[in-house]
Amino acid sequence: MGVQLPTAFVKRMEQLLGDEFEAFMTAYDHTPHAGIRVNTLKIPVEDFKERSPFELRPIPWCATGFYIPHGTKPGLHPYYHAGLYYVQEPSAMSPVELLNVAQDEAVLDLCAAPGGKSTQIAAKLQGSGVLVTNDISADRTKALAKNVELYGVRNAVVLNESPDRIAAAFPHFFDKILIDAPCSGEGMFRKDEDMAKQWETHSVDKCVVMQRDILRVAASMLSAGGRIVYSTCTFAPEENEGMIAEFLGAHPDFDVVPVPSEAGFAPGHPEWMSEEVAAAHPELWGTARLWPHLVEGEGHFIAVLQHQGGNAAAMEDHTESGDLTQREDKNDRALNIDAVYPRKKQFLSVKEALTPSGQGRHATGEPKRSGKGMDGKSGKGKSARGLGGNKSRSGKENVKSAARSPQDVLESYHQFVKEQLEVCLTGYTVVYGDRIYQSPLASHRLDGLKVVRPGWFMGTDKNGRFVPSHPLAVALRPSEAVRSINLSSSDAEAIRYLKGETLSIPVERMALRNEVQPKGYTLVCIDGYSAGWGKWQDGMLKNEYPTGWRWTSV
Ligand SMILES: C[S@@+](CC[C@H](N)C(=O)[O-])C[C@H]1O[C@@H](n2cnc3c(N)ncnc32)[C@H](O)[C@@H]1O
Repeated sequence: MGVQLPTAFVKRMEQLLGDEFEAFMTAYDHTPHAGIRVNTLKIPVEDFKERSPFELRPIPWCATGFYIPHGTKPGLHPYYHAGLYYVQEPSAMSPVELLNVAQDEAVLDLCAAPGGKSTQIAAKLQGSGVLVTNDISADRTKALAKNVELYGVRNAVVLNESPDRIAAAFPHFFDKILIDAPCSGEGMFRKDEDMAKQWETHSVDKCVVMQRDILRVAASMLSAGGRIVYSTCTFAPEENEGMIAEFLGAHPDFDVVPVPSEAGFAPGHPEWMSEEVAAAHPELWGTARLWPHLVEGEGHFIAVLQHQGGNAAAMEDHTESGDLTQREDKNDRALNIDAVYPRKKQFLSVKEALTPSGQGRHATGEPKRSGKGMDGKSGKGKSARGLGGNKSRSGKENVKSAARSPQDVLESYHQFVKEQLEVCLTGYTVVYGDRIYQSPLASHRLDGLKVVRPGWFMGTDKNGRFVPSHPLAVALRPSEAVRSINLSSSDAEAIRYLKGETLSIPVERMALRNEVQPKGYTLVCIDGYSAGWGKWQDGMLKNEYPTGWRWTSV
């Protein structure tokens, strides 16, 4: 066995597993399984299968997930940089599959960094509805935001908040909530030896306190009839069946939806808590345990908690959400500007839909969900916490930009959209200092919260000129930009682009729409999938691939 397991952990597993213990221990003699999940925001699964650079074997519980051979380096392929797949541990793909996300829903991923499951939820939403993705760790939200951007997600709001503060802003708002809880990580010992070393510090008792709090708060954010999926990557019953038993005791309006066993998932073990718990909550047998000796994946626990719906307590705050429908109507008549913020932190949010070729903006651009309060009311001059204000990278005030009003900034953005894109933008345009976002939520929803990204980052106003962002490029389809150029993944050119080099590209290789001039911002694609911007002029493609994202291996 390669992994040094903590003695107390081994003892406990032996006690719990009895006859099965030996089989469980043999799993530690095997190498963990490697997996990728196809990003269907960018490519359909069937198309990816045809062009996959790796041998693929389906993961039984996730239609978009595949095992790849041991030793494969999926991070070292241009397709990784084009966001065509996410490298994910196979068992970790199961919770989102059980969340049953449907298009147009409002989904919260409460403990989301680095974002594996958020990108999976985003693929299920296919750009509709809203994904609020959060992590309490400021440092980890950087990776979360980057992954949301790399995978071309257009409808996500990234927060760095405590569950309590999100709950205050979003009472009974979400149709689906994922709690991929912080846990003692016992299920990952085989894959990540550090987890085994840190086991004492991430003690079960400490994790239970955090999990209890997160679950309690999550229930208050769920809409009537909604669903919570609670998952951990640990074996400790206190963090799994014990936590769900407590939750069900406090929330009789929730049922456990039994997890099907076909994929090799084993039932939960309420009797591991006590015979009393098992007798009080036999439904806990319907939770699932993924064992490394029974499935090709690491250890996980999943509980699917379905709200029964129509319950008066759950609906308590819904009357407030109902009011927002009326505010929406009022707001539609009031120019659709829902917040103008003080100059230092200029923040303007406009509800609109920009149609292809800039045929104007209309008041019809909100997501299809109605009466859920995604849209706006008049702002009160507050600003969202967390986003940088009108500052340059050095942190100094950007004086020239500060002199421009949000309306000016919007104008240069609209001009760019009109001239350079063929895309239908929905939701709210949010101007924050010199940065422009397209948000699925009206800004008042985010008042006072630490917002890492209020939506899809479109670009920056640089002294009256709109500079499109990298996240805008990677979320576009080639047909949505007036200029594009295709590089082949089998040619060194693609890697040279990803390394930041200037390329020589004859005009004949440019795909131009609407009789546009070849000079200007060009969407650079790899085998037809967007990877970033370049600026073409006189046969040269100036590289706009951002430094922090570049291909760094040789
Ligand atoms: C298991 S990891 C999440 C992995 C993630 N779901 C994914 O698929 O990439 C748990 C996360 O919970 C975060 N966390 C811990 N306590 C939290 C809390 N009270 N509220 C929100 N997030 C929390 C941690 O920072 C950590 O990133």
